[in-house]
Amino acid sequence: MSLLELQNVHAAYGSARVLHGVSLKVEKGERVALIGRNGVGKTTVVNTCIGAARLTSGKVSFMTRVQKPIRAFRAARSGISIVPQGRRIVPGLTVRENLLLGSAPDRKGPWNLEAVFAMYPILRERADGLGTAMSGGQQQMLAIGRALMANPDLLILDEPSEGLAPVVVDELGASLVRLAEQGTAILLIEQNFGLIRSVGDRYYVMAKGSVVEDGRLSALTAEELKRHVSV
Ligand SMILES: Nc1ncnc2c1ncn2[C@@H]1O[C@H](COP(=O)(O)OP(=O)(O)OP(=O)(O)O)[C@@H](O)[C@H]1O
Repeated sequence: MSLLELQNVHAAYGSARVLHGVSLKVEKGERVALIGRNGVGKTTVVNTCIGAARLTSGKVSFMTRVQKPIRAFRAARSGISIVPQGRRIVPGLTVRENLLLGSAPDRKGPWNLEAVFAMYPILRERADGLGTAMSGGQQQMLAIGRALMANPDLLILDEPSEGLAPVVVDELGASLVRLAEQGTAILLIEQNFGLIRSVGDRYYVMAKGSVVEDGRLSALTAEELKRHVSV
């Protein structure tokens, strides 16, 4: 069953048309990378799903149900959690409070505060401190933990490696693979080819608002992958 499917999606911000016919899907338990150079429309794919960009034609379906784009909190209730670009840790709230913001009480599953603390022990240590006082890598763990609190079937991450040291990116990759092994599907928007390779299984390449290529990452050489993601 497809968790998320876009069929010939066209989308715009105001009168600026950005997506020109995007089709892609993520099935249960899959690890899919959405790649492409800066400004090709990767974030707009996510924004269209949650109504932050305007769907002008085509279809977006969650769990095979055709949807009007739904707001982020409704997406979480439907089983799709988003880790946004730039992490968006809420200022003035503690680590624990940021995590609790992500919970979706109607959704059952393994994730709760204790489970997130077990996966990322630093969040337990810093639970009563401000989320924004932590390092970039720790804030990324917080953003992922917050998304997991809704027990998603699909986790969408938008450039999670941005601003992180290479060793932290490696740890991030390992934690995403563990999540996928536990059954959470992943849609990873990324430019860091090491992270794409370690996490992704299938890929879609975007250029100028369209999907121009897709396949299995194992079939791409490192050179081909680099060409798709170079800025
Ligand atoms: N809120 C907005 N209003 C108008 N145009 C926008 C808006 N957000 C993005 N755009 C434009 O839409 C196009 C696609 O942007 P988008 O952020 O989806 O690309 P991206 O592939 O995610 O790139 P990046 O890796 O730089 O985030 C760009 O030309 C961008 O300038």
